[in-house]
Amino acid sequence: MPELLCIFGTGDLGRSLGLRLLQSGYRVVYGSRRPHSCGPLPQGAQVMSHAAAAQSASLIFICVHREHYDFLETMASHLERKVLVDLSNNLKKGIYPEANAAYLQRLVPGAAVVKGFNTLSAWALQNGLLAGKQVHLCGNSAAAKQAVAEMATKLGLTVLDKGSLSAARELEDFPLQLFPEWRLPLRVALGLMAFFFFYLLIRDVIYAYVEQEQDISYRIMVSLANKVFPIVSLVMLSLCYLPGVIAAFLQLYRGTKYSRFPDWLDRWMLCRKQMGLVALGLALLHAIYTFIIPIRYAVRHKLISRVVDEMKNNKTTPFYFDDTEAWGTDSFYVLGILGFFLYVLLGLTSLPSVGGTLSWREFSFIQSKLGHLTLFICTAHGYIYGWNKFLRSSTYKWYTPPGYMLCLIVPSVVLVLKVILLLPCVDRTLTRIRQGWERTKPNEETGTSKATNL
Ligand SMILES: NC(=O)C1=CN([C@@H]2O[C@H](COP(=O)(O)OP(=O)(O)OC[C@H]3O[C@@H](n4cnc5c(N)ncnc54)[C@H](OP(=O)(O)O)[C@@H]3O)[C@@H](O)[C@H]2O)C=CC1
Ligand SMILES: [Cu+2]
Repeated sequence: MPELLCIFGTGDLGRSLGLRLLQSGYRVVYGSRRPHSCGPLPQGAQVMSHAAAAQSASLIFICVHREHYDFLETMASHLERKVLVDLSNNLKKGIYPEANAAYLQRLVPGAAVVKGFNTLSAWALQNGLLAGKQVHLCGNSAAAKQAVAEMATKLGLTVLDKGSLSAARELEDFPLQLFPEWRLPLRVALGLMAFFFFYLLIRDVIYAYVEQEQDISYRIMVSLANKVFPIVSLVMLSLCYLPGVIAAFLQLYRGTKYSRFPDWLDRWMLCRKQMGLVALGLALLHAIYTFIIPIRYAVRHKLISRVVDEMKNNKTTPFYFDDTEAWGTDSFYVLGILGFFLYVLLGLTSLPSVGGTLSWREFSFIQSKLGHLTLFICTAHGYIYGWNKFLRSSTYKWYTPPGYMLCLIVPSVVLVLKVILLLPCVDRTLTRIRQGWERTKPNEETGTSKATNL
C-alpha cells in the first residue's frame, strides 16, 4: 500500500501539491475546515476534518497562510510526533518578528517542523515543471528532514539541507527576491547608458546647437540611441570578461589558487552570464536600429536634397569611387555581422538546456576562446567605425573625444591583458597554478612538502 500523506488546506497550493503527490504514487488525504464543500480536488484524494486527516498520516503539509495558523494550536494534541512541513511565504520581509516555521513550532511544540518547498509555485507543481528543481529544507529533527527529503526526491526535486530551523527566515526571504543576480548587471547597464546618453547629448546635440546654431535634437531618437546601445553593449561584454582576466592575474600574483578572491570579485564573477546577456540584448537593439537607417526621413531628405540642389544650381560635383571608403565601410559591416553572430552563439550556449549538452571543455572553449574572439571582432568593428569617421571629416576638437573612443578603452584593456595571459610562459605558469601547484614547491631533495593543498 503506498504511503499516505496529509495536506492541510485545499487552496491553490494544496491542490497542486496533492496532484503532484498522487502522480508520484502517494495517497493523499486533505484536512479542511469544510470537508464537504471545498470544491473539486485532485482525483483519488480523500478529504476529512483536520483532526481525522492528521490521525491517518505521519507527514502533514501545511498549505495554509500563516495568518490562519492559530487553529493548529487548538489541535496540537493530534499533531504530537507528526512531521509538519511549513510551505508558507510572506508578502514582505520582516512583517513578523519570527519566521513562520518557528512560529508554527511554538504553536505545536510536540511536532517536528520542517521548512521547505516554499520556493515552488502552485503553477510549477500543476504543470509538472519540477525536474531538477532545487528545494531547500531546514528543521531541527534530522529524521523528519530525512523523511521529507526522500519524498522530495521522489517528486524529482533536488534537495539542499540548510541546517536547523533557525535558517527558516532565510528560506522565507528567498521567494521575495526579484532576480537577485540580474540586479548588478542591470544597474551597471543603466548607469553606463545614462552616462553615455548625456555625454553624447552634450557633445552631439547641444554642442552643435551652441557652436553652429543648428537644431538637430531629432537625432536623440535614433542616432543617439544607436550610439548608446553599441557602446554600452561593448563595455558590458568587456565587463563580462574582465573579472576572469583579473582573477587570472590575481592567481599569478599570489602563486596559488587556494585562496579566496575578494568579495567584490566573487560577486562580479557570479553575474558574468547576466552581463553577457544584457550586452547581447543591446547588440540586438543596435542591429535593429541600424536596419532602419535607410528608411529614415532625415536620411532620405539629405540624399534627395543633395540631388535637388545640384539640379537647381545646374552643376554636378565630381562623383568618383573611393576605394578606401568602400573597403572601410564593407569591413565595418562585416565585422559587425560576424560579431553579432558570435554574440548570439555565446548567448545560446549560456542557456542551461544548450550548455547542459556540452562537455566542460566544449563549454569553456566557447565561453572563453570564442568569447574573447567576439570581443576582439566587436572592438575592431568599433575602431573601424572611428577610422571611417576620421577619414570623412575631422572637425572634432580634442577636448570632445567621440563616445566610441571612450568606450573602446575598456575592451582594449581587456584584450591586451588577455594577450599577456596567452603568452606561452605566462600560460604555462597559470596552468600549473590551476592544477594545484604552489610557489612553495615540494622540496625535491628531502621529498617533504611545505605546501598544503587546502
Ligand atoms: N500558491 C502558491 O503558489 C504558493 C503558496 N505558498 C504558501 O502556501 C500557503 C497557502 O497558499 P495558497 O494555497 O496559495 O492559499 P489559498 O488562499 O489558495 O488557500 C489557503 C487555504 O487555507 C485554508 N484556510 C484559509 N483560511 C483558513 C483558516 N482561517 N483556518 C484554517 N484554514 C484556512 C483554506 O482551505 P480549507 O477551506 O480547505 O480549510 C484555503 O483553501 C501560504 O502560506 C502561501 O504562502 C508557498 C509557495 C507557493
Ligand atoms: Cu555596430
